[in-house]
Amino acid sequence: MEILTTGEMEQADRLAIAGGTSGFALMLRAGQAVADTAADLAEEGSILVVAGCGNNGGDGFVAATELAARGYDVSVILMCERSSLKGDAALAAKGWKGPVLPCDLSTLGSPALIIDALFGAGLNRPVMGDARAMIEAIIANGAPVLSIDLPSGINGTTGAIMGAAIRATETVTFFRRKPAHLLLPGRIFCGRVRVADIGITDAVLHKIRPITFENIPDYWQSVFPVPPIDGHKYARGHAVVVSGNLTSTGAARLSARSALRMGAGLVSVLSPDDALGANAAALTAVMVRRMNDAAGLAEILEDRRINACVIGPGAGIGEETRALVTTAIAAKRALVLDADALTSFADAPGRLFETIKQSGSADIILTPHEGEFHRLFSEMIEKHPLRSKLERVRAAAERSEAVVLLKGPGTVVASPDGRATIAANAPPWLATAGSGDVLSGMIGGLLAQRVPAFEAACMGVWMHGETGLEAGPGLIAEDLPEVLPAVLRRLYDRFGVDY
Ligand SMILES: NC(=O)C1=CN([C@@H]2O[C@H](COP(=O)(O)OP(=O)(O)OC[C@H]3O[C@@H](n4cnc5c(N)ncnc54)[C@H](OP(=O)(O)O)[C@@H]3O)[C@@H](O)[C@H]2O)[C@@H](O)CC1
Ligand SMILES: [K+]
Repeated sequence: MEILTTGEMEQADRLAIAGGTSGFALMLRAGQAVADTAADLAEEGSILVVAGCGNNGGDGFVAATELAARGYDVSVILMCERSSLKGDAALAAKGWKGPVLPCDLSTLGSPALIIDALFGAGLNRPVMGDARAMIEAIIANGAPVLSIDLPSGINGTTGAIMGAAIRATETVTFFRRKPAHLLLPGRIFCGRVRVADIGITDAVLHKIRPITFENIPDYWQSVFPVPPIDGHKYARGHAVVVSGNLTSTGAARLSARSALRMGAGLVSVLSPDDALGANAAALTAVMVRRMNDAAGLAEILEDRRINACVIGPGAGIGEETRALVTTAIAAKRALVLDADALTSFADAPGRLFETIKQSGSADIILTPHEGEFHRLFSEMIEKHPLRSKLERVRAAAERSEAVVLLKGPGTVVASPDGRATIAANAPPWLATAGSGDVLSGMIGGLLAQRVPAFEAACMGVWMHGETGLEAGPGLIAEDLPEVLPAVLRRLYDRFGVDY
């Protein structure tokens, strides 16, 4: 599903209006959708609508009118003079026949539900003065809150808090989600998000051409790898994972096992001499091969059947790892660079980006967490310190000419061509030691099956989140590859794959 910035949403509104649906008709539908949700949230008791001076407030007036018509005890507080309302909001206020209370914090009372219609997409600066005091009073009131479009105080495009923000129980938005419904901290402030149809047709998207998407199976279903009935293991690719030395081999094994579970036909751990025994003793279906340095890796990669490579988990930081990375890039293998492979370039990230650029490879994925991201892209961050996570990752993909996946709650994946996805399915208990190693392996397993890099990264992130849900609280990283078959089975069922 597409995600629209507030600017793109405005364009959608304009296109719908140009197509013959009036702005007021859109507002009526929006207000109705809010009223429907309000009726679900407050079966009885009074409802207080707090309206701002723009169209978000207009939606609030429509909802108030509709709820009063359904027999609810509704009151409306307006943050400005009624006479200062304009356009559709003024029309909506005309439809409201009840009293309009002035902005007085002492009149909030004890409603069963507060409808937050203060600010939506039009919020363009930090909230101060009366509006801020009202937001704070709504928070202090403690009644459940239904926010219209966005919790007031949350920037729709970045998800940032603009001074102060309402924490909604539920948010009703229109046509498509906005980035703030998925990006933190916005996502937390939205509560449950409902997307209402207000009569804008999908045809407007052909003109808007959105480049941001929810990371959900519909987005990558068309490239989801299903082994053909007449296939063999080599057709499903051969992934290799570089192991660290004797004291840090577990990360590569976790990664390798995840790649195999994801469906790569073969997976090998490439191990230095000192760790061969440890790796061989701990692995069965995953193979082990000796590999001591970049020359050794180059030799192994002469085998064209090896088509995907994971470097980073437990690899060690320094020149040796840098040499392994440049060798793998030069060999033009689909590549996941994680953890130590990224930190090894912290002093000279330009060197990594230049190597990627020269290779012309489109199948390189960088999977940093926030710390590693800062190490690689500090120059860019310092230039634009206030960018949202979405904008930062998109800029990083453009700068590095690689797919960039920034881990954390609400993982963002961006492609150098501008496309980006935001995931919202990962549970908090997924943040545990070794979890990232599993993710890199899952993606490596998808690359081995020739899934294009951007989609492989998106798919890996979503499935990683699902394995976290499947394993549940208390999980450790070892559990994740073990529950991957259950996640895959559900996807097969969802996609209608015969098996
Ligand atoms: N377009 C459509 O057809 C449809 C739109 N719909 C609805 O309209 C909503 C967008 O409406 P909107 O553009 O009127 O802005 P809204 O969020 O009500 O803000 C009002 C004004 O507040 C001001 N302001 C900003 N920041 C401020 C601050 N910190 N402190 C104080 N003031 C501040 C700023 O005006 P300014 O002061 O900059 O002149 C801004 O214009 C959208 O979220 C959806 O609910 C639906 O009905 C479907 C059809
Ligand atoms: K709102």
